[in-house]
Amino acid sequence: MAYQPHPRARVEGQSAPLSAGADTIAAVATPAGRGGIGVVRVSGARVREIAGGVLGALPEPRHATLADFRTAQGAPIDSGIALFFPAPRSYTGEDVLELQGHGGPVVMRELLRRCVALGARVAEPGEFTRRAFLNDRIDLAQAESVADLIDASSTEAAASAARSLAGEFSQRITSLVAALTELRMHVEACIDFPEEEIDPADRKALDEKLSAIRVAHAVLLDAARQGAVLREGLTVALVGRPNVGKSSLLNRLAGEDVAIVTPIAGTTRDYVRATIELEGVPIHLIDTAGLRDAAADEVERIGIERTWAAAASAGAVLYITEEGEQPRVEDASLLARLPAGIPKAHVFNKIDLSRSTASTSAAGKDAEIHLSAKTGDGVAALRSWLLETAGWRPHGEGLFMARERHLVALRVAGERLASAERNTQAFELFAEDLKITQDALGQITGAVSADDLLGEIFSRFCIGK
Ligand SMILES: Nc1nc2c(c(=O)[nH]1)N(C=O)[C@@H](CNc1ccc(C(=O)N[C@@H](CCC(=O)O)C(=O)O)cc1)CN2
Ligand SMILES: Nc1nc2c(ncn2[C@@H]2O[C@H](COP(=O)(O)OP(=O)(O)OP(=O)(O)O)[C@@H](O)[C@H]2O)c(=O)[nH]1
Ligand SMILES: [K+]
Repeated sequence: MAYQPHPRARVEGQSAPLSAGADTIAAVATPAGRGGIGVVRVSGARVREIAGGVLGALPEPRHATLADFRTAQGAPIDSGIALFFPAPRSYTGEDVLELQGHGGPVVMRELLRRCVALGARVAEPGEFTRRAFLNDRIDLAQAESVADLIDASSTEAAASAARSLAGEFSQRITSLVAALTELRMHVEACIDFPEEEIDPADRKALDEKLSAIRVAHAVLLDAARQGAVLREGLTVALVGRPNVGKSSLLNRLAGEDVAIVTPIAGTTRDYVRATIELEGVPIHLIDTAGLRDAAADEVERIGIERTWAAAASAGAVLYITEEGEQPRVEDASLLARLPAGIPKAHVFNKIDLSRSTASTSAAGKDAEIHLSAKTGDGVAALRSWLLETAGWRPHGEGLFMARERHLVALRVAGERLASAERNTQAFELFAEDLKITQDALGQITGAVSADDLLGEIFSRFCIGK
């Protein structure tokens, strides 16, 4: 999928964004460690000099060129492919050089050092993409989707990030902003006239434009909300004593009998966390069974605290018992520590043992589900409950990988559009509502953006991106 660069509309009265800076930046763009190929990427004004130094000559623009990469003394570091993208036709919009070498950590380190010695500095996380944004190659929503694409944990999540990256989300925002501009002009033209002098046809046109905008906004918010579900998923606290069949159930849910439970790296007590995927929606499971015992040492205590914090902020609880079994006191005390009002499914597992039939009953957000992890009977109901609780709905194409930031902006826009509808008789207020709606939407694409927001967004990228 190709990028469609979005020229950002500059908002009047806003200071021009920071220039990308004269610094030349360099970083290893490929993951750390050994790999078939490794890439050092360089961007900025000194790229031509650096190419001359490392390669002896500037490669033909945008042409994969086999070349020796050499030290200052002329000793070979590697023999690789060099790619030169002259500004502005590059990822960052600046001169870019790629040194695609053999993917060993020493080769990469030496190449990076060589570039630094020739005048580059090591790039900060996200700095290449930040420059692509500042140089108008992509807008802010596209820049964010680059990170979301890299971090995507399912095919569906990757597809919606790719759609945002291709500019579909931004285009929809941009056309909403354009429709708002048109409506604003219309409203501003009416401001100087008393209400009774407004042509009824004009009045009707205004109302129709506003309701078309509200419909388009609602459709977009819905697609964005669904995209956010793919990104965020649902965190589920599991409550249930050992041997009730948690592992069996998780394997069933994920649709495979093999061990699909993948621990999330980086937590002290990895065994209490796992993520499965339903319809592309990540379901993060926290097994509270590990929370019962008094912690032995400091490390374990930290692990347990973290697990509690995660469990306490879970979006749902699965309380698993065996069919016919009496509720356990230990379970009740765990359940009591989870926030009240959190959607809860009581799963009665192993119905095959008592020859019961699968059944489900729901009360509001809660449900009781009788099933067998062993036979799979009734498991579909649990899967549906989890997906519904996550906010997922069956859909076709057309989701966008939206972030919480985007949803907040879209909600503000929605509130202002509702207010505009109440103010259609008061043109000044009406116009003001439309302006605030536009500004909220502009924050999504970065047409309206603050430096600290940019810092926050780009600092979360991986190095070299
Ligand atoms: N080797 C390599 N692979 C890569 C990247 C890269 O930088 N280098 N990318 C980096 O993340 C992604 C591809 N993204 C890119 C986006 C735009 C341009 C670019 O040169 N754009 C110009 C020209 C467009 C054209 O000729 O159609 C432009 O927008 O003006 C390059 C890479 C993924 N794969
Ligand atoms: N008959 C029957 N046996 C089941 C069912 N679900 C799980 N089991 C059995 O119950 C035992 C425990 O299952 P696990 O999935 O390991 O239980 P667990 O809750 O993960 O256990 P811990 O990991 O120790 O917490 C195993 O022997 C399973 O085969 C079921 O639906 N029916
Ligand atoms: K087990």
